[in-house]
Amino acid sequence: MSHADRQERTIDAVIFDLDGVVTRTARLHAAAWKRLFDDYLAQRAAQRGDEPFQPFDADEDYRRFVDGKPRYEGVRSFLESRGIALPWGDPADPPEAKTVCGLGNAKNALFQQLLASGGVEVFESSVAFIRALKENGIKVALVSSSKNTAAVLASAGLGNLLEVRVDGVEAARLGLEGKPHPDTFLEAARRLGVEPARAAVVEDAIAGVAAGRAGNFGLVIGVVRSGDGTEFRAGGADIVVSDLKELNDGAALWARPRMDAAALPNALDRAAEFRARLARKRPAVFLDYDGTLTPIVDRPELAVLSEDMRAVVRGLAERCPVAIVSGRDRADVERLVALDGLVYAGSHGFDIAGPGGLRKEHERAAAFLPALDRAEERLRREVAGIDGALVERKKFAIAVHYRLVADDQVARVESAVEAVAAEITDLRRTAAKKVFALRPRVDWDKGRAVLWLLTALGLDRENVLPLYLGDDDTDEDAFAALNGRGLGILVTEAEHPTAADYVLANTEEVGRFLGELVAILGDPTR
Ligand SMILES: O=P(O)(O)OC[C@H]1O[C@H](O[C@H]2O[C@H](CO)[C@@H](O)[C@H](O)[C@H]2O)[C@H](O)[C@@H](O)[C@@H]1O
Repeated sequence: MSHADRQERTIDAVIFDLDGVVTRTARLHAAAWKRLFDDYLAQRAAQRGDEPFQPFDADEDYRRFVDGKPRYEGVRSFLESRGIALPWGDPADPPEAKTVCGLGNAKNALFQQLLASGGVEVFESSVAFIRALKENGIKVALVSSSKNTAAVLASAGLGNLLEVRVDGVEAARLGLEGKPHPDTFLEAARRLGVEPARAAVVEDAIAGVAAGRAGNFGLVIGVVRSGDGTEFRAGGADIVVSDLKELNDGAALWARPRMDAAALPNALDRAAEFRARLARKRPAVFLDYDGTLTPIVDRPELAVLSEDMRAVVRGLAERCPVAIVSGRDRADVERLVALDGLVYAGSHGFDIAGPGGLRKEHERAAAFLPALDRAEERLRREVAGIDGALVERKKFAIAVHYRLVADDQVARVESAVEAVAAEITDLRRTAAKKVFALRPRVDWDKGRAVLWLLTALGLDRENVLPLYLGDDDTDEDAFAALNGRGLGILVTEAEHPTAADYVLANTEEVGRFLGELVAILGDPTR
């Protein structure tokens, strides 16, 4: 079955893995392991007197020796790394027993205490996605090998979110094989009353992706929070995302299944198609700036428009309406493009100005200025000590860039942004290329701005073909808004779920494509 066949089929249900997909439980596990091993190692050092106490490293030791392994195997593996061999013992051993099972049981008791006291962090975008699916009549279920699933969900306040569950307790009761075997997912599909071919699996582990593939599920979505996802695609994932927000809300995803960019035609190969469409209609062209008109570079101020690109955009603007729709501050993008006669929409469409006195600041935007000022001040303080982190204030948004931040420090940037977003709830957090952003919590985006512009400019007419070119997640809102009304062109060379209709590989191809449009439109004076 081809990927395209699978995309066209309706998905009736989505089955989610828990840890790493819905909850960030790994941190809690790491903390429990650290308490267990630090107590044990400190006692051992004090008793023996011949070896220094060397604590458990909650990042490195966790990742290398215990992450993803069954509990007792994790104990054995870490102790072995320190040259310590304990008797295996018995699963019924009390937590005080100095056996592998005893330490494993102590870890589980600590994990449950942490759950009860601290609670579980939740991936809010995943919860929003699940809610949107449910609102759109898509069935949902949870599959996890954890025997603590019920406690984790209760602690996260998600007890009622996923009513159909096949967890570690159920798997043991029914004698089901764990991932990479598909048994637990198949059982969840059976309980939902859905054919696996009409269900999607969402997983952050290779073994889970393999299980989805082995069970012949209709769609396998890999969640790879850092890394490029190559291994996941090779392992059978149809789509790889770094966060479920990339699929927007479920409504958009399932109402109009997104295609993988790799399956879309290149707009330059379809010049004849554009020529035919534009024989009957005039275009209105909407252009994103970074990554579309200029290549992505290390720092925002280095993204300078080339003279060639400026010339082709000028040529186009002489022939049809052209708008620049950017996440940047409007004044900044106007200065960078430096062409008269264009419409400029900045701050993701919250701030619009154009020829003939066209002006719109979203009617609610100004009310968010105090919150944005406070957030900016907090963010500057929070990331001041992180090398390479850059805070960019736009009138109605704030970007925190981490392109120049060392990989092992990016989580600090993200935590800082999350903390500020948690405190200043008038703002919502979004993410794009190596940047986190805080924007007013208002239902407004580039897509809404484009639709507003079509009306305001009198272009909402049958004989106008809106074209939108963009490279980033924020441009997906515009592609979706123009669905059935215009055409979206995604600038990418990567595999990427998208609502666009065509792709262009890079900014050089964008320049050539805009040149084609200029040629199709012909002499502006005639
Ligand atoms: O909507 P756009 O016009 O594409 O603006 C999106 C963001 O672009 C800029 O950041 C991105 O480009 C930088 C320069 O190439 C790059 O260093 C950064 O990593 C990218 O995220 C801009 O600085 C942001 O304000 C825009 O929101």
